[in-house]
Amino acid sequence: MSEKVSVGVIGGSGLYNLGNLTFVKHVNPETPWGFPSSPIAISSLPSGALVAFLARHGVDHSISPSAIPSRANIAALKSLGVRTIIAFSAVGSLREEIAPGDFVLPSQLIDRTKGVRPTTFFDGTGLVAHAGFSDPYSPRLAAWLAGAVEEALKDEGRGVKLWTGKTLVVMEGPQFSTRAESLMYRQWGGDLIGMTALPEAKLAREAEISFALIATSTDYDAWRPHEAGVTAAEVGKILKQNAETSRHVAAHVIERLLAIADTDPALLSEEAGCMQFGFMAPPGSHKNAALAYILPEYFQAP
Ligand SMILES: CSC[C@H]1O[C@H](OP(=O)(O)O)[C@H](O)[C@@H]1O
Ligand SMILES: Nc1ncnc2[nH]cnc12
Repeated sequence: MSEKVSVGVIGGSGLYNLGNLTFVKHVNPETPWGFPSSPIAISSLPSGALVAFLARHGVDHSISPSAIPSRANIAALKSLGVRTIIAFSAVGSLREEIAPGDFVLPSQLIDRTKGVRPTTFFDGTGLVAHAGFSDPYSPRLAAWLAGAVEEALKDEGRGVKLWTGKTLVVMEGPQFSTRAESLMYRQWGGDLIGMTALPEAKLAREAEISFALIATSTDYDAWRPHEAGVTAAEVGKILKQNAETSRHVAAHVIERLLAIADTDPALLSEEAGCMQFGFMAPPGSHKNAALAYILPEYFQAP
């Protein structure tokens, strides 16, 4: 592809395409961590700018949360030139006020995955790196998105509500939580629960890609007394409506983001340089093909 694509979208359950944009082509880069979950669809916005879309579970939803090739997904997007990713995820609500159908920009994560997902690009490279992750979502991008998503939801006119600054618990799955676990997550301060937000956000940070998550609520999980627990059937009912709103939000927000980036390019590359002091040995002396693929800013192939 001649023109670089600077913004990527990752779609979750229910969101398998950005069919509201003009499809240009598919690309399927093989990365040092294998192929991404699905070929990446490049589409153009009304302004002509290009966007890369990747379906996290595959376009036929064949990949379970524990088996998502997140390293390949992030690396493939970076190889296209992507500097900012806006990801979507279907989540359960742990709070009465966050109703199914609401949209949420989480600001914090609690990791309840079980260690079966590779969480770093540095494993097996002989180099140790520690990325800062106290704010898992790029703060400047997230603050800007709050206004932009609110505006997109108003423009859509369905009355979808937006929440910000919430805490998302990431569990292993694929089974949903027990009632006791759901109640415990509330006590921990969790507001939402999902299965895919990690390690995706950690890997984006290691790759110096700005990253924000738009969570779309589908159910109340299992904490409400006297209510039936969550089932896939219940979640499925609301996925289609959430996906339609997500497509509208993605198009609206990315068009605005790219327009602003013309005069304020830093908004797109907020994480550029964030790994600079994260390496426990000087990166310049370390030659590694995989690291040269994901972080050509610091590494060369042997
Ligand atoms: C179908 S409900 C459970 C499933 O949906 C969410 O996926 P994603 O985050 O990719 O939208 C959740 O994390 C589970 O993978
Ligand atoms: N209740 C729930 N628990 C975990 N992941 C989810 N994704 C959507 N609803 C969920």
